[in-house]
Amino acid sequence: MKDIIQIKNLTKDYGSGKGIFDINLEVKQGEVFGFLGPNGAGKTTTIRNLMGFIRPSSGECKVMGMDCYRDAENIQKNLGYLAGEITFLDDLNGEQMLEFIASMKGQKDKSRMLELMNRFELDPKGKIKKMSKGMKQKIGIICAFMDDPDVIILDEPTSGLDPLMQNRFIDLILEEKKRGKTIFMSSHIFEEIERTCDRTAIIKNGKIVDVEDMKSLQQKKQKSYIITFSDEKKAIDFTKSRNDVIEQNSQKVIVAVRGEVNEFLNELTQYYIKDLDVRTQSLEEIFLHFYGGEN
Ligand SMILES: Nc1ncnc2c1ncn2[C@@H]1O[C@H](COP(=O)(O)OP(=O)(O)OP(=O)(O)O)[C@@H](O)[C@H]1O
Repeated sequence: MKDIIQIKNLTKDYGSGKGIFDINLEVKQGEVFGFLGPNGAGKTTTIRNLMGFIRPSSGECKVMGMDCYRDAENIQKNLGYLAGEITFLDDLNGEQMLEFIASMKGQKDKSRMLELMNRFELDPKGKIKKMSKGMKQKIGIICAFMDDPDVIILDEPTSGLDPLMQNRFIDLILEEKKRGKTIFMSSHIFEEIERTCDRTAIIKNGKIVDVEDMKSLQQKKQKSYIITFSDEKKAIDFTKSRNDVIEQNSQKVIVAVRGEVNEFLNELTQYYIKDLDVRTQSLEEIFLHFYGGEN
């Protein structure tokens, strides 16, 4: 698969250590690529470079072979884009706003716009300035997808959406992925990244600190078993016999089994077990260490 997005040694230096530094990433055709990182890490700056809104200090980025800064006009016309902080013409109502964006993009067929309005249950009649954050976000999402672009760049797409609408958004991404669209999206929501993305990069202090393939990450995820024994003594006996117990509290023991699970299950058969529960490590647990302290 060819690279649709190419970011090469991209640097935008705002001074005082702020900005993004020497970013290298490629996003393949048909890939959904997640971009995670703490506040101020450089997600929006990277995305604004990709959209050609700002000029890199050095390095370059390309989308579909077009240089994002030199071909900014074409980039902005052809890509679906949702800004992190959406600015609207406040005096228009939702419908007028969508019509305005459609006319700017030269879009005549409104069927997809209407389908998306339905999907996100948007009542577009009210004035934008009176709309809630979630309603404005829905308009932003509709604008990004309504002319059926092949490449879509989204900056925190579900911020302000309620859980039902977040799920509708995830379904939309999965459908678009099936249709072969290439999607790059920043997020703070691990669940939406986990459910939609093929690969994910973590940015911290302006630098990429990790890129993970989500399928192989899934296989690497640690499983812990929560066992409730009949009494505390049995729980202590079991804990003493092993070196992979994370926690023992009264009758409860949490074990992080590494490798073969058979030996662990065999040992369990020697005890009377009141309850056994399995917990798979979440993406949040895997990535959270990137969010605190210095890395
Ligand atoms: N125009 C600018 N001038 C100076 N500094 C800037 C400018 N834009 C962004 N920055 C700084 O660059 C850093 C990266 O900001 P950016 O908005 O890209 O982060 P982010 O990862 O999108 O954060 P958030 O998750 O909070 O949206 C921050 O320290 C920010 O203060």
